[in-house]
Order: sequence, then structure tokens, then C-alpha cells
Amino acid sequence: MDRLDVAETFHGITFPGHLHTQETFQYAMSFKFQDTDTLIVTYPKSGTTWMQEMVTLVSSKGNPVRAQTQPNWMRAPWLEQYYCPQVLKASQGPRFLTTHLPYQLLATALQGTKTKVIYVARNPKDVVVSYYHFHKMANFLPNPGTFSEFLSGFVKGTVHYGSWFDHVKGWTSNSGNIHNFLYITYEDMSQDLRGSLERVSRFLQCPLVEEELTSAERSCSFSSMRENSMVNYTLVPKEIMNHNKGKFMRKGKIGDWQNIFSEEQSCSFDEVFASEMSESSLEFVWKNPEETSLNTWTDTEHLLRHAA
Ligand SMILES: Nc1ncnc2c1ncn2[C@@H]1O[C@H](COP(=O)(O)OS(=O)(=O)O)[C@@H](OP(=O)(O)O)[C@H]1O
Repeated sequence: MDRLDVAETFHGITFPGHLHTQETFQYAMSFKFQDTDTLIVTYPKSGTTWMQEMVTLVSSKGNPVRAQTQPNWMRAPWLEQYYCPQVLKASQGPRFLTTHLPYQLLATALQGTKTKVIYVARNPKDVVVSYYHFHKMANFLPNPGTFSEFLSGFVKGTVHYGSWFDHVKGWTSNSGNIHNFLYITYEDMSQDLRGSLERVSRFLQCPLVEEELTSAERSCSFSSMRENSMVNYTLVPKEIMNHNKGKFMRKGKIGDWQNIFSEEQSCSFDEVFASEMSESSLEFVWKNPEETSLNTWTDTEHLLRHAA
């Protein structure tokens, strides 16, 4: 089957036309948020599905049944995707929603509401690597070309969903305009899943006792989510996502960028990052501290000498 990669442009940003139309963007921009809503906001590949699982487990007090029986896109539909109205019509209780849209497109709709916003960010070197691999298996995204070509589009902000820098800066610099805002990173979740679940449970005002937290932690682990067809996207027809070409739950690690970025690409990305983020106080974890301690020859040599 041909790729489904028709692009839809809105406010100068391209989006996959397979999921979005001008009408769906209008629907999102004029969405009537309720004070009891929770909106998960991410740039793609930053931990969206993970947070969808976390809010599901927190709101169900660690009971895994909902997470194991209902796909993530039904539990927390993307505001800007075409099926959102039908899903919400059928849903009951406090609503969980998801969006990849930049702040400026939702600012008016969120104004004056008490909707809770959870912004999940991930270090952009890992984002671009995850995004690159996703383009290879998701037929509704354009062929990414070489990593170098894709990286260049990512840095320029011409990839689908636009610039990572604009997205992160837009939402975080306007967080003061949002009544209830939680900023959390993929790396926080990776390094301290239990602590991150506790932060989410405090934010949602949904306290969990120790056993509930333990159960939530188990369900939100990478190994558990990789096997859960309700979140690993194996329910999606292979014409749309071809799992023979790569897995949605791919590696789930901090620092995988080191396996693909060249030294030169890394240095030039660091320069762009420093300039784009010069006004921002956000800091990112770029490497897994547990893996980096033996990453250099000096460290290894040091250890071997000690052992001798
Ligand atoms: N539980 C858990 N632990 C660690 N990592 C996890 C977990 N769940 C999802 N992931 C990883 O998140 C990446 C997918 O990001 P998104 O869910 O934001 O993708 S999407 O925007 O909804 O397409 C993708 O990252 P990569 O593995 O680096 O490609 C997933 O593997």
C-alpha cells in the first residue's frame, strides 16, 4: 500500500493529513475546556503514551483493568485528531485529553479555565532519534530520508508538528497563564517513575496508597507497556504502522542519540540548542548517568587499574 503521508498545513506548521483536517484544527482551537479536564501536552516522541498510561493508572488508583482493555487514544484522545468528538461523546467522568499542538493555537481556548495541563518534555536529541525511527514505521509520516536530512528538518522546524524549540518555549514560557500547570520530563519519569507517579497523583489530587502506587509503577514500566497492546500500537493496522519496520515501544532509554549522532552533528546541535534556548532556564538530562560512568576510555582504564 502507498504511504498515507499527505500533509495538512495549519498556521505555517505541517501535520499528518491522515489524522488532521482544517476542521479538526478549528475544533481544537475552539474547544470548550471544562475545569475538570486534564490535558497532556507534548511535542511528538517526548513521552506522550507514557503519560497517558500514568494518568490512567493514577486515576484508577493503580487498578490496571482500564489500561489493559481500552486503547490509549480512547482514554485520552488527541484534541486535534478527527475521532476526538466521537470519543468524548461516549466518555463519562473527568476527561483526559492529549495534544501535540503549540501553545499559541490553544491559548484562547484555555484562557479562564482551570483545566489541568501536564507538559512532558524530553531532551531533543533523543526526541529526534525516536522521531526518525518512527517515520520509518509510520506510513502516515513522510519518508525521513537519511538521519542527517531528518535532523536538518528537525532543527529548522520543517518536520510535522513544527519546531521542537518553539513548542517547548511556547508552553513553558506561558505556563503562568495556565491555572494548573505541571512540567515534567521524560528523564524524570525514567530516573524516578515512582516519584513521577506521586507528582502526577498530587497534581491530579488523586492520592494513592503504597500498594496502589506499586501497581501503577508496574503497569507503567517500559517492559509492561511494550507488551500491552492497548498502548504499544499493535492494534493499528500495519498499513498505518508497520511493526515489521520498527516498534513503537522502541528502546525507551535516555541517551540513545549517542548511537546515531556523529560528533559533528552533536556539536552543531549543541550550538543551535544554546542559541534557541538562551532565554530559557530549562535543563535537560542528555545521558543516563548509570550508563555514562563507563562510557569513556579514561573511566574504564581507571576501573581496570583499580581492579588490578
Ligand atoms: N514506559 C516507558 N518507558 C520508557 N520509554 C517509554 C515508555 N513508554 C513509551 N516510551 C517511549 O516514548 C517514545 C514514544 O513517545 P510518544 O509516546 O510521545 O510518541 S507519540 O508522539 O505519541 O507518537 C518511544 O521512545 P523511543 O524508544 O526512544 O523511540 C517509546 O519507547
